[in-house]
Amino acid sequence: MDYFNYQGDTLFAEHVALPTIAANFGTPTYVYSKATIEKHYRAFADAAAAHPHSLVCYAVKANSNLAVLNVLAKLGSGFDLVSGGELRRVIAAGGDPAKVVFSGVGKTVEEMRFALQLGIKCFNVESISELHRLQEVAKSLDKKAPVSLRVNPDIDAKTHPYISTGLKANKFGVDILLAPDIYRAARALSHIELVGVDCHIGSQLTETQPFLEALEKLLHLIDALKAEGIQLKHIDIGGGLGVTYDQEQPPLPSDYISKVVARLAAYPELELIMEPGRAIMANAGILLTKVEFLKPGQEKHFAIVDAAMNDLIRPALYSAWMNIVPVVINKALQKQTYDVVGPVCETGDFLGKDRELAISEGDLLAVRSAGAYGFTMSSNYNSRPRAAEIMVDGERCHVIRAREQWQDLWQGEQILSD
Ligand SMILES: Cc1ncc(COP(=O)(O)O)c(C=O)c1O
Ligand SMILES: N[C@@H](CCCC[NH3+])C(=O)O
Repeated sequence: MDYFNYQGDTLFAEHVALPTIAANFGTPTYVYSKATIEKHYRAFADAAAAHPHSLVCYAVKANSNLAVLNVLAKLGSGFDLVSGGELRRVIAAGGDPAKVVFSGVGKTVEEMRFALQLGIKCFNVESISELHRLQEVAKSLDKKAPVSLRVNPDIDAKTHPYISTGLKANKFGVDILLAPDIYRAARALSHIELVGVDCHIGSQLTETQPFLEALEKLLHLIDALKAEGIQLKHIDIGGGLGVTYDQEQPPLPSDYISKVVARLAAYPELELIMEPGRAIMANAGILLTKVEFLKPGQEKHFAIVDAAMNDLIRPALYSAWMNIVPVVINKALQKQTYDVVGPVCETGDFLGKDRELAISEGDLLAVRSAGAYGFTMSSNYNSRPRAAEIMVDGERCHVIRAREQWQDLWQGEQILSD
C-alpha cells in the first residue's frame, strides 16, 4: 500500500534510509513518498475511468504542500478546497482552476469573486444564504456561477463524532429533504447555473455501506429533479474513505469506486466526482522524530520526543491512534511500555500511549500514516517552529518546505511604538 518499508533493520522511504534524512535535515520532519501519492491517486482515477466521465478532486485540506499539489496536478487531478488560501495554493502549484470544486459553509464575498474570476468548475453551495450571496457576486461580475448543492443525507458514517459530517446535527450541507425546493429557487436566479449535487458524509469511513446509502439518496434526488426539468451534469460523492492506522480494514479505493461506477451505469451522462483526501495522503507520509529523553516513573514510563501536539494534533484532538515504530530496530534492547509524549506544556500532548518499544535516548521514531491532516493541522503553539517537509522520489530527497526559523515565529508582530 505504501513505500515505507524496512530494509534489514532500517526503515526506508522508497530508496532513502530515514536516518539519512534525520542526519541531513534534522527532526521533527515530515517525510512523504511521491510514488505512494501517485499510486493512491491512480487507484481512484483508474477505478473511476470505467465510467464515461470522472474527475478526482483531491481534498487539499489533507495536505496542501505545493509539491504535493503539483504531483497530483501533473497526474490530471482536480482539487476540492475550502478557502481562498487553498485556491491560491492550487494555482501556485500549477493546478487547473477548471478542475476545482469549492466546498465550505462560510465562503466570503472575496473568495467567491476570486473563484469566479478564475473560472472554477463548481461551487459546492451549503446554504440558501450562500446561494443568494453567490448570485449577487456573480451578477456584479456579469458571470454565471456553476453550482452544486451540498446535501446532507442524514447518514451515520460510523466514525469519530468530530469528523462525521453527514448527520442532521452537523453544520454541513442542506437537509436533503429541502433540496428540491432550493434547486427550484436556484433555477430562478439569473446568475446561477445548476450543474451538480454533492455530499460528504464524514471522514475515516471503514465501510462502503454508508457511502452507497448516500449515493442512493443522491440518485433519487437527481431523478426527481430531472422529472421537473432540472438536469444535473455531475454527482460528487465527496471524500471520506478511511485508511489503516491500527486494525481497521477499510475497502480499497478500487473496490469502493467500482461499486459506485456499477451503480452509475444507468447514468452514463452524469460525471462522477470524488474528493478523497486522507486515502491519498495518510499513508504517503510519516513524521520522523527523535527520542530526547526516557523518563521512567512509578506508574508510567515516558519517551519524550522532539515532535509534539503542535506538529501532529490528531492524537490530542480525536484520541486518534497512530502507529509509532522505531526507525532502526535494535534487537539487543528490551521492550518497555511508554507513553510517547512531546515537550509541549499540555497533558494532552501525546503522540501515543502505552506503546511497547525497544528504544534508547537519541533513537529515531516514525509516526506512520501521518501524511494527511498532519502538517496542515500543525501550529506554532509553545513557540515551536513548524517541522520541515521532505518528499522522497526514488533515491532523491527534496526539501518541499524548509523548517521554520526562529524569526518566522514573530513574523508580522510589532512592539508598540512609544
Ligand atoms: C467537503 C469535503 N470533501 C472531502 C473531504 C476529504 O475527506 P477525507 O480526507 O476523509 O477523504 C473533506 C474532509 O473531510 C470534506 O469536508
Ligand atoms: N482533520 C481530520 C479529518 C477532518 C476532515 C475534514 N472534514 C483528521 O485528522 O482526521
